[in-house]
Parts: sequence; C-alpha cells; structure tokens
Amino acid sequence: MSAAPQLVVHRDKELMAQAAAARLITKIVDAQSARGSASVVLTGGRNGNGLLAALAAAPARDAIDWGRLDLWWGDERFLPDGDPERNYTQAREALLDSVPLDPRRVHPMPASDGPFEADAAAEAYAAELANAAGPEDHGEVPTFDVLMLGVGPDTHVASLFPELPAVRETERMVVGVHGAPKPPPTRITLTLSAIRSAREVWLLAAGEDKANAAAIALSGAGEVQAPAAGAYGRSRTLWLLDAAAASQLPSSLYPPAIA
Ligand SMILES: O=C1O[C@H](COP(=O)(O)O)[C@@H](O)[C@H](O)[C@H]1O
Repeated sequence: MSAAPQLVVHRDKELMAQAAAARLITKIVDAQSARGSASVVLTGGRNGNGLLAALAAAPARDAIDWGRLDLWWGDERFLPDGDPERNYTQAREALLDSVPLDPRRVHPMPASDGPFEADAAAEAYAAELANAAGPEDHGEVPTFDVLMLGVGPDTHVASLFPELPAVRETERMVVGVHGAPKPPPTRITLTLSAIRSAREVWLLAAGEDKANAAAIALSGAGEVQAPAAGAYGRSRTLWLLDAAAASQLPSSLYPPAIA
C-alpha cells in the first residue's frame, strides 16, 4: 500500500518548522498512548534541523515521554564521531542534548572513525534495525511511526541521490553511498524499501532552492531521476512546504490557501 502525497504549505520556513514540530509532538504522544512507545526517523539538513530546534523551543515538548522514544536516522554523512557536519552531531545540538532520552533507544548511524568502512557500517546498521523489528513489523525494519526526510535541491532524500546505485537498491535496507555529488562523498543511507516501511513519511521542503525539486518530484517523475518521488509511507505521505518551496508547483497541486 502507498499513500498519495498530501501537501501543507506554510507562509515561511520558521512557521513551517514550528507547525511541523507541533505535528510531531502530537504524533509521538498519540503513538506512545496507543502502543506504549514511539519511533521516529530523523533527517539531517537545514529543514530537519530547523524542525528539531523548533521542537526544542516548544513548551509542549514536555508532553512527550522522552524515555519511550526510539530515534533512528535516515542517512548519515560518513565522518568521524563529533564532526560538526554529521547529522547526529547537528541533531544533538538542535535538540537531543536538551531532552531526557534513553540512550539505549537512540540509534545514530556509525561514524567513520569506528570499526567499519561505509559498506560494513551500513550492514551493521541494517542488523541493528532488523534486531529491533518485531513479528508485528512488515520485514527487516521496525514500522516507524514517522520518518522525516529533507528534500535536496536536486530531489535527493536521505542520501539517495538521482541516478546513483543506492536509489536503485531493492533488496537491502541500508547501503553505503560513494561519490555523492554533495559533500561528503561517502555516506550511509536507508533505501527506498526501508523508507516505505514507515507509517508516515514527511518530506520537508522550505526555501526557494527547493521549489524546482518539489515541482519535479510531485509531477510524476521517476524515483531514479527524482528520489523524493519514491518516498512514501504506508498510511500517509505528507509534504510540508513553505510558500517559496511551493512556488513552482503545478496549480492542480497547489492548495487553495496558505496555512
Ligand atoms: O546532506 C543532506 O542533505 C539533505 C537535504 O538537506 P538540506 O540542507 O538541503 O535541507 C538531508 O535531508 C540529508 O539528511 C543530509 O544528509
């Protein structure tokens, strides 16, 4: 099953980040109430970190039971632990270091100064995911409640770049990426198969430099040429945009009002 994308367009990127943070708080609280815990996949990039910073500033963040939240990552820049360009480092700074998470439930992707090179690190992360998947899940990864993805100006999501082998992968859940066009060239990423195991996939796109990517991905492009087009959730696919990122969408897709 796949979910046709729903679009929500906000006035600007600050409001988008605040509204997305409010939405995420509600999702996590609802999942914890329904299932006892919640699982969220974080994204790197400007929009993902903006959302985390907005969450850190939201008084309602205290509604979340942080000790019953599992955190995973959609991709990682394969750099040494603590490198300021690592998605994990940036998420810590934006939010994670200021909330009482259970460290056993926080699952950063491996760093380049650990025991693995990128492909082996991807395998290790796939094993960690498989270990967390239960019989109620649909395969080799847990059924994430929310999986967030920043959308790059070239339509990449996670570290799935147009035309590179990772976006064509159909068997493995996590792969190493070599020769990425955006630095650093070596990365680790969930594949589209892993992404599609999430209940909800949220794509975040704010800023004029995302307008072309959003228009292409939402206008029927193929996932190999436009990876964002292949990212969808089991029950919901939500594009959260600001007006600048929505400015090139075909009028048939553009919602009637800006929230
Ligand atoms: O390098 C990455 O880029 C994308 C998009 O980032 P943005 O700054 O253009 O919003 C991000 O989603 C991904 O996690 C990250 O590794």
